[in-house]
This record gives sequence, structure tokens and C-alpha cells, in this order.
Amino acid sequence: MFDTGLTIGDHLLQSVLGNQANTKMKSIVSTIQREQNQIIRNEKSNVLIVQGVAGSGKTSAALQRVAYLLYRYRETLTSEQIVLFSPNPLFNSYVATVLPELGEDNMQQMTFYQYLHRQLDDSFRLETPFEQMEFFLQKKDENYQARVEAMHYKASLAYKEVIDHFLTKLANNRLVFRNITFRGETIIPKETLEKYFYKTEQALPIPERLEKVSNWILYQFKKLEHMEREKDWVLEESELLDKADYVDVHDTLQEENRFSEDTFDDYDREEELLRKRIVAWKLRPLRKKVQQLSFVDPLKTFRLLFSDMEWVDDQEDKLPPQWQDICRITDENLKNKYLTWEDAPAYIYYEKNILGFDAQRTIQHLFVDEAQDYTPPFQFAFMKKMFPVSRMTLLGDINQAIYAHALREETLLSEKWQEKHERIVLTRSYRSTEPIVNFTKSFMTNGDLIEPFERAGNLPVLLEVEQQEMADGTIIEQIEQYQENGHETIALIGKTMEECRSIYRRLQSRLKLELMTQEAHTFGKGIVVIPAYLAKGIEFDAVIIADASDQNFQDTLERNLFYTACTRAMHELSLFSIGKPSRFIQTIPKKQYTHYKIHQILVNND
Ligand SMILES: Nc1ncnc2c1ncn2[C@@H]1O[C@H](COP(=O)(O)OP(=O)(O)OP(=O)(O)O)[C@@H](O)[C@H]1O
Repeated sequence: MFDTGLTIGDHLLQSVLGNQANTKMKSIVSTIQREQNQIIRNEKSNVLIVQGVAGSGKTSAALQRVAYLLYRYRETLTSEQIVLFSPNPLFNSYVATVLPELGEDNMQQMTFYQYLHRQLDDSFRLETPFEQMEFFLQKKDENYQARVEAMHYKASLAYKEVIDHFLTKLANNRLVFRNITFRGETIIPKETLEKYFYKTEQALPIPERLEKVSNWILYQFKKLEHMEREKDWVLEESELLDKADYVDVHDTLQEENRFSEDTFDDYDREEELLRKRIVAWKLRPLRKKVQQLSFVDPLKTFRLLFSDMEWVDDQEDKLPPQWQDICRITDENLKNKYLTWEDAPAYIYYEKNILGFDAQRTIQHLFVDEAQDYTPPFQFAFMKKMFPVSRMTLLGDINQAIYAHALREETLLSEKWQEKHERIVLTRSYRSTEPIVNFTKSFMTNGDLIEPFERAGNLPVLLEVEQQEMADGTIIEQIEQYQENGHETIALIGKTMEECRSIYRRLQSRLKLELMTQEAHTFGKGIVVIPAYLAKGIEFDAVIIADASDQNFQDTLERNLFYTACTRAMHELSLFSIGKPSRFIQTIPKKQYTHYKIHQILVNND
């Protein structure tokens, strides 16, 4: 038992933090800090925002909050009523067993990608955020500039206004419909559907109007059923029926006539029932599609926005200069049913405005980890529609914003964001030793706000080599040394997947390594090779940045990636640079790290 109003003694906390990483997150119950407690027990805010520096215990506090809420409201709240959006599938497994308090009952945990994917028709291929990140970092594609602009623009309020305007126009005309066909013939042409739709009350939302069209079609089907029953094809079909179907019809007739005087072996009655059944069977899939509003084509309609300037002629002030290029790329992707990560939130938001939001009213609490990667116009707007009665806990760190859209646009953590909320700021970093925190805070613009927790450790090490081959040998030595010192989880972190694959290829014959890709769902103790964006949210005993040279880490996004990578380290951090180290390292005071330059000694045998 302890007083939660007090900060726990440093001694206890120090020994907890000094432990080796477990590959699963640990419970922090016995050493909860006062500010973390405010997050855990917050009951009054509908939107709670937590800006916490790397390693400040945001995720740990969020998970304790889940346990607390489930206990506090045990009569009314169950784990199925809580959703947590986590940054990657690896992270899901990482926290899976964190809360013994929850027992087997864990909340619904998924990535936002997985959630969006579920909202889409199977025929779409949805790009993962990691694929988008690779595209961004590799800077190779001929359409690179235009697509990067699209990444920014498609997360903006201006684009949301363009989409909303487009939806308003669609309420008046041009929604694209599909013919309804039965047995290869058009039974209701799309023009008829369009006409019917535009006759419905304009003030109603589009999904409600489509619902009316759907009811009308189903009514038409009733008439159609009567007509079809008399046609020859029905009898032909009946010949293909199984014996079991006949028996079934016979039994039904018998049931229906159980209390009447009529005979049931009347041949005509049986044929009539058979015909009725066959037509109903044949129409069943079509009826289902009509109920799902498949007679409207949202994708084809959406493409109008990118193929015809007429839709945006009064919106020019809201379009970026590269609009034409963006249209070309977007339309090409949509034609192939390929949804890029930047297109997904806007498209799904748009589609739900046409087909209706299937709101999850049972969800009471939504937790969004790494909230700095989400933007308000589409992503938050979508969450609010999908979880209308849910309280939101949004946690993240602005310094770890690693997606293009999150750099220029407002995110869920921005101070300027209008949403009414309560904000808690965590500035103390618990994960890494004091020397590692001092090193990482030195190259961040608002690094002064980061406070290390006093835990002693070695200074980070920078090893500067002239060539790659020299680095490999030294990396192996470094890893062996870490292992000798008892470190069990060691990460070799690269910037891109391509870099990680190359490290893996070079070292796999000399070390036991595991390569982490976006498909990886679990990892154990040992040495992993992992790109920085996948290591997000996770921690390791020792971290090695495989290539911290200047060409690898230059712009703001790369700096944030670099910061994210370095702050994964609990006890040891070393960085290799092939040639000149990154400009961010160059700004760090020399006393905060040990710098070795390794030269190749050429021995001249003569
Ligand atoms: N009160 C505490 N007692 C013990 N350990 C703690 C406490 N708070 C945080 N920690 C430890 O600090 C480390 C970082 O915590 P956590 O992963 O929750 O931080 P975070 O803010 O989500 O980090 P990041 O944004 O860098 O992913 C973990 O090892 C966690 O167990």
C-alpha cells in the first residue's frame, strides 16, 4: 500500500529502471509517478491529451489507466468497450501481457491501419504507413515531389473543405450508380436509380436517401419475383435441384397444410412453391447487395474529383500548386484500386459520408498511442464519427513525429488544435540512463524541456569509420561486448528497410540475428535488426545506430527518426558513422559522448 499522492522514492524506481528489458512491457504499479497518476485516474475529460517526452511512461500510464477504469467501473465497463490504436503490430504483442490486472481480458488492440483496412471493400489494396515511409525516405521515384506534396495536402483542412464541398455537390447531382442486373439482363438501369435518388428529399443526408432507393429497389424486386416465377428458366433450374431440395419443398407444403383439409400432394401447388423458392434463392445475393447499397459506385464518383476541374472551379484558393500532378497520380492509383496511406483517411471519410458511418456506440474509451502521427481533419473526424460516445485519451510526443503529413499540418498533439481538451505534459524521461537522455535532448529544438531521471550509465559512443567493411567488424565487437555485460535485448537500428536488409545480409553469417519487417508480430530476446519507424514505442537494453552518418540523417523528419531510434535504448547506445557523422550529432557538446575515429592502417610490405 502506498500514497499515490506522493512521488515514489528514487531508490526503488532506480532499481526497477535498472532491470534488463523483458521484451514485454512491465507493469509500473509499484512506482507510479504523480503526473502519471493524473493520467491513470482522470475521469472528467472527454478528450485527454498527453504530450510526453520519449520514455516518460505515456504508454505505461495509458495501460494502467485501462486497468484502473476497468476496476473503477467494473459494473458497467468491459474490456470489449475499450479500443487502443497502437503504432505497429510488433507493439501489439509487446504490450499484450503487460497488465496481469486485466487477466485474459485485454482491450481491443489494433493499429489504425488494421482498423481502416476493415472499413474497406476487399478489392482495395491499402498501402501501409511503413510502405509510405519507405517511399518518402528513399527519395527515388520520378513523382517524388508531387507525391510528397500530396502527403501534406491530403492531411490538411483545405483538402477536407474540398471534399466536403464535393459531397455537397453530389447531394445535387452526378452520384454514379450501377445498373442492377439479374441473369445477365439489366432489370433496373442506373439512370432510373439516379433519377429516383435525386427525387428524394435533398435535405436528408446521402446515406438516408440511398436507403430510400434501396427500399424502392427491394419493392421492385417483389414485382419482379412474381413475373420471373412464370418464366421458363425457373423450370430449367428446378431440374438442377438436389433431391434434398424437393424433399424440403414437400415437407414445407406438408407443414403449411398440417391443419387444413387441403391435400398436400397437389402437383401444381408443389411446382408453384418450387418456382417461388427458386426465384427467391436466385435473387437473394442481389437483394443483399442492394441492402449494402452496392448499386452506387463511390469509387467511380470519387474519381470525378480528380479528372474534372469543374468540381473544384470555385475552390481554387484551397488547392495546392501541384494539384494537376496530384490529380494524375491519385486517379491512376484509384483506377487500380490502390489506396495510398495519404489517400486512405480522406477516401474512407468520403465513402462513409456516402454509404453511412457504422458507428460503434458501445465503445466507451478510445486510446490513441503515438497521437502525433494523426491529424484532425480526416483521422480525428473519422474517429469521432465511428466512436461517438467514446472518451478519448490521446498520447504522443511531438519530437517523434515521423510521418510527412505530421510535420507541416496540425496534429492531435498541437497546442493550436481547437478541440476542447485537458492536456497533461510529461517531461521526465525514465527509460534511458541520464547520459543517453542528455545526448538525445541536445539535438532537439525543444530539448530543454526534457528532464533525465538520475540513473547513471556509460556515455553514448560514436564510432567513426572510413568504410562500411570496417564498421561491420566493430559492430560485431560492440554487440559481443554488450552481451558479455549481460544485455539481452539488442537492436541494430537502421533508417530504411533497405538499409536493414543490407545489414542483415552482411552480418547474418557472423551473428545470430533476427530481421524485423512490417509483417513481424513478435520478437524475443537476442539481436534484432529493425528500421527506426518499426522500433517506435519499443525499448531495448542496448541500441546500435548502424549508420548515423550525415547523408542518412539531415532533414527534420530524419532528425525525428534519429531521435526515436536513439531513445529506444535503456542502458547503452552506440552509433556508427561512415565518414562525417550526422549534423545532429555535430551539435551535441563533445563531453556528452565518447568519440572514436577508426583508421585503416595500411601496411606497406615493401
Ligand atoms: N513510474 C514508473 N515506474 C517504473 N518504470 C517506469 C515508470 N514510468 C515509466 N517507466 C518505464 O519507462 C520506460 C518507458 O515507458 P513507456 O514506454 O511507457 O514510455 P513512453 O512515454 O510511451 O515512451 P516512447 O514515447 O519513447 O515510446 C518503460 O520501461 C517503463 O516501464
